[in-house]
Amino acid sequence: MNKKPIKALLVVEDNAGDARLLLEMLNEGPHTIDVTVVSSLRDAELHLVLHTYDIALLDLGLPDGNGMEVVRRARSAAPSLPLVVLTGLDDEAMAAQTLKEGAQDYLIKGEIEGRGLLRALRYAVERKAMEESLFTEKERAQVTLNCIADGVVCTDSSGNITFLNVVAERMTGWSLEEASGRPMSEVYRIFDATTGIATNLANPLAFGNDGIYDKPNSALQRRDGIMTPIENSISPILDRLGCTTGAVMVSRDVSAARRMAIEMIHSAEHDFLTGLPNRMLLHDRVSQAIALAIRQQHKVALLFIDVDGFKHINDSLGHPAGDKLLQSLAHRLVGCVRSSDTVSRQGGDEFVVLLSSVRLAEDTAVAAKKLLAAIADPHLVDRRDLHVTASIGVSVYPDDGTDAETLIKNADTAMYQAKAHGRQGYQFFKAVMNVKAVERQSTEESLRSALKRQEFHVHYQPRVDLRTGQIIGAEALLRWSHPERGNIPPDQFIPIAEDCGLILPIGEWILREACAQTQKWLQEGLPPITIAVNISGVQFGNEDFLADVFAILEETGLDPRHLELELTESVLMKHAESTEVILKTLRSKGIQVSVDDFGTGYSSLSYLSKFSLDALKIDQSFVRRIISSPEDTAIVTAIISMGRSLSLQVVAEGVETLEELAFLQAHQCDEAQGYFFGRPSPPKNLQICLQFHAE
Ligand SMILES: Nc1nc2c(ncn2[C@@H]2O[C@@H]3COP(=O)(O)O[C@H]4[C@@H](O)[C@H](n5cnc6c(=O)[nH]c(N)nc65)O[C@@H]4COP(=O)(O)O[C@H]3[C@H]2O)c(=O)[nH]1
Repeated sequence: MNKKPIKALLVVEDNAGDARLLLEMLNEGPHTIDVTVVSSLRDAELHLVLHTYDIALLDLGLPDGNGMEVVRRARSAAPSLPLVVLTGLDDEAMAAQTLKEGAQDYLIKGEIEGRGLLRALRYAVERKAMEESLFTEKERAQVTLNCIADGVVCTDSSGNITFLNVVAERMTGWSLEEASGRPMSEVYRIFDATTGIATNLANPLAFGNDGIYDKPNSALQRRDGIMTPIENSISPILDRLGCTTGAVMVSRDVSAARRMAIEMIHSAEHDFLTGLPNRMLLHDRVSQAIALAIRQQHKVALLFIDVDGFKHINDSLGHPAGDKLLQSLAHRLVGCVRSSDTVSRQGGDEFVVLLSSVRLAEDTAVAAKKLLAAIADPHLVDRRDLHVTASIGVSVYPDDGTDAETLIKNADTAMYQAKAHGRQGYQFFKAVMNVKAVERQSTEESLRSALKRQEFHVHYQPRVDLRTGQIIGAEALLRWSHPERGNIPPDQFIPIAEDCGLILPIGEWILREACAQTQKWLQEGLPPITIAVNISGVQFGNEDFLADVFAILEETGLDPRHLELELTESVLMKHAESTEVILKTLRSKGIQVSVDDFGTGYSSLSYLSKFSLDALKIDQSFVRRIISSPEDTAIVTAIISMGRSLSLQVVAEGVETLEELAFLQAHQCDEAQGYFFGRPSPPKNLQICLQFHAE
């Protein structure tokens, strides 16, 4: 508040007597006031423009102007100067009017006395200062409200609009002018964004005096119908006594934030590559489907899909091609199921399909076949047709589990079984599979410590030249004596060792062991033999493979010509591009290479002629039926002649009987191996056989 004393006063009075009277009264006070007296409106205007005054005392009846005109002209000459009007008793109504024109007060001549005059002048100065500061304050508030990014709406105590800032005008589509006086509910139409139900804002004050109303997930409908998601709060305006005189509503346009939140939720629940629901969302959907199935008495099926050989495509064609293949697969799978079902990506090349309402478990088989067929259709990726197959494991609620986790786990287990039964197939979960899964887990754990605990050893099975009957070689076969489970056949643990990578140290160990043993026999003067060692695909695909083989030969001192590596057809084909180079390198050092289990895989002439090989080992399943099955007889004779035409040694595996031997000899098979000549046995036994032959 302005409390500074009045120092300069302009008196505008044409009546000399009145002017003198005023001067006398003004001189009565303790302060000296510099008083200038002028007698016309014109002079007053000049003084107001040229000099600075603290206040002016204006007579309304001047020779060159009167009444309201006096106030107006004085105001325009000095807009911020406080004005006090002097008037006669009969002109009081007019004087009162001047207050509306900007005068701070009026005094009635004849009723003025010294102290009252000074007090009136001081109050007028204070009132003017207050008005100015209020005006500035209001201006500042107005500018602030128009600058903020939120919409601000004010109402009176009846809920009618009194103010909209610029943002609120834009958000509602109403101008302040149009909206003023209209009910809030007409201008500010708020809805629940989820339910679409209008929020009743007829009387925003109903939200309580102290209450701040803030309803989440609201949307504001603009005048043209467009909806804007908003965050909204309403606060009451209270007077000094705490009574509500209106309300202020502040609304923030949260379109961008809500869009981002929706995107974030989406990306947390979806796989970025395929856009399919991820593991987390699948879990939710399965739980929901189970809840519904309980009420509606139906079944739920989960199909766990693993793409066969995807890694190979990724490795050979690169990740971008692998990604496109996954996208194509995702698209196909979605196309196979109903919109109420869920196709999710678990990661890598694994997908899970949730069939949310299944009448009979068998219906799932139809879906599985459809999915397998869709996957097997060629996928056009980078102008290349890619062919893949898949294995599917199926679990059904409630038969195979009553919660999402168990159902997913059991479908996964069934998928492994499907894979084990050959590609492009599906398997329903059976409880026994869990037993197998547990067994597998325990085998893997024991395998980890088997090398260290020296639980492995090598058995040797002789290989015989069918023309001379001499032992010319032996196959080294791995044996595992498990401390609790006894001897575990290699078929049961080698696939597990391959899966968990343990085959690398184990394979290295048996190669070293077999080479060292053979070298020992050679040094002992026993007849020279070739030792055949099985090489797993994992070893063959390992970048250190060649270096490891050569290092072991170097270390054990075995001449490479006494070593033969057995590789299956599938291993040769899987690494087709690098196979040729590796085989050439091995053979250039004198190491021999044979194709194991020949006849069970591709058995194609083209790869046989392409690769650098020494021998074909006819799979024992054909040898077993040479006599009984004309088809197998034909296969074995074909293999023998194929081998001969390609100058490859042909070795028959699994020869058990004299008849089999006679047949093979009659068809000029080169070599044979099998129980008929000797079972795989500890090194000592082979040593005795070799000694016996030598003598
Ligand atoms: N019924 C019958 N069976 C005969 C006869 N002659 C030999 N066998 C068996 O046939 C399998 C031949 O080995 P494979 O085809 O390389 O098949 C091997 C090979 O694939 C794998 N394996 C064995 N040792 C190793 C190894 O050191 N490394 C790798 N990677 N795999 C190995 O395990 C498979 C099975 O090995 P084993 O159980 O030792 O079984 C051996 C052998 O004991 C016969 O006359 N009748």
